[in-house]
Amino acid sequence: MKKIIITGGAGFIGSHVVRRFVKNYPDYTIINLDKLTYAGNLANLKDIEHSPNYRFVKGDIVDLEFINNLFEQEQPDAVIHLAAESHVDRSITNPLEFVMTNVVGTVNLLNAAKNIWKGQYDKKRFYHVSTDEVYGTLGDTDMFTEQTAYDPHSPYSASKASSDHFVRAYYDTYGLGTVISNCSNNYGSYHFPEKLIPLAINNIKQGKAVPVYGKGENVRDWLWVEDHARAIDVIFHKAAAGSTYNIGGHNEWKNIDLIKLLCSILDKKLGREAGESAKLITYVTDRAGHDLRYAIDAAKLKNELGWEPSITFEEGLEKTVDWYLTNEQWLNDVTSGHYQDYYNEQYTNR
Ligand SMILES: Cc1cn([C@H]2C[C@H](O)[C@@H](COP(=O)(O)OP(=O)(O)O[C@H]3O[C@H](CO)[C@@H](O)[C@H](O)[C@H]3O)O2)c(=O)[nH]c1=O
Repeated sequence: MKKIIITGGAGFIGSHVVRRFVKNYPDYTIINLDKLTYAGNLANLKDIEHSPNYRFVKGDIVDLEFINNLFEQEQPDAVIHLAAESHVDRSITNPLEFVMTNVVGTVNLLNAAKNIWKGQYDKKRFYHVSTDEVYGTLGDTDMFTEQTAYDPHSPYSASKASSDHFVRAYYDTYGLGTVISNCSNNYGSYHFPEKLIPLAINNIKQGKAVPVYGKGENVRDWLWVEDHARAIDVIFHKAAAGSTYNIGGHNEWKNIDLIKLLCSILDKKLGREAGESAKLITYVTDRAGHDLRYAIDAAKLKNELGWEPSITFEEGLEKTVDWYLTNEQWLNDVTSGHYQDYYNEQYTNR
């Protein structure tokens, strides 16, 4: 019997992790702790919201007193920490918000866990979900391994790198049972349409310009979000304390090629003439400090814990496009802010 606090469970990746744990582990109690920012919304979890092993708590990980009280009261056995500000472009305009949530919020959680788990750190688990962006950028052929030195470039990746360092410091200094995973770009259902894939699908569908930063030559390694959730499940249950795993799709795409592929898929699905959607591609000013290429070597995860991606990119992208086309109301509600207002009225901070 385990009680797990999952932070950021109303977000994109978080909601997939919450769903997986609620469904696969009926003996666990899953507490979803989320602030419900613009990117987190409980409609992502409608299908499991009445499950007997699931509870939602609205709250901000930056609020020290609230977090300490919550941990004292709930006495969780484990934390899976996904709450984060995650959009690189927003971090460029508002770095401090990223420092607060991603760094201060993480340290608050580590401290709260350290306080209630005294004397039993080896039996408890603090799982920190992080990003491959901490490693910086790659040339044409190399890949990120768990040994790659940290070299973050954006305020977002700098804040995630900092939080990773704090998590390791709590293992090295106090022996807290920490684990970290660094994952590549995710795609799939419930992805807020500020990120490349859902934004492109939404804009193509609506006949709006699809912005391509710079020349579109930047490369990202895409992973289906449900495969990421499965990797988190495996690592949570099997990894040794103090360990780190990289997670990736072995699936590199230049942004421009990916956008062209989405245009052609949507041409077919929307009954448009071949090439019509591609006319929406619009080159815009590049992102400042834009990392050229990310690619993950996930051999350690495969060899030690037996995880591999379960579906091809073609299958995953097809499923994803279909999901956005059939969940138009969700798209409208997240982009208009309707869900944010609705759910924030239902819940108040405890
Ligand atoms: C939103 C947008 C993005 N881009 C480019 C920038 C990037 O090279 C690529 C993907 O952009 P984004 O979807 O913002 O994702 P990226 O910056 O790679 O970061 C994502 O992937 C990271 C993992 O690598 C996560 O840690 C981040 O939280 C997540 O946001 O597409 C465009 O060309 N046009 C766009 O409109």
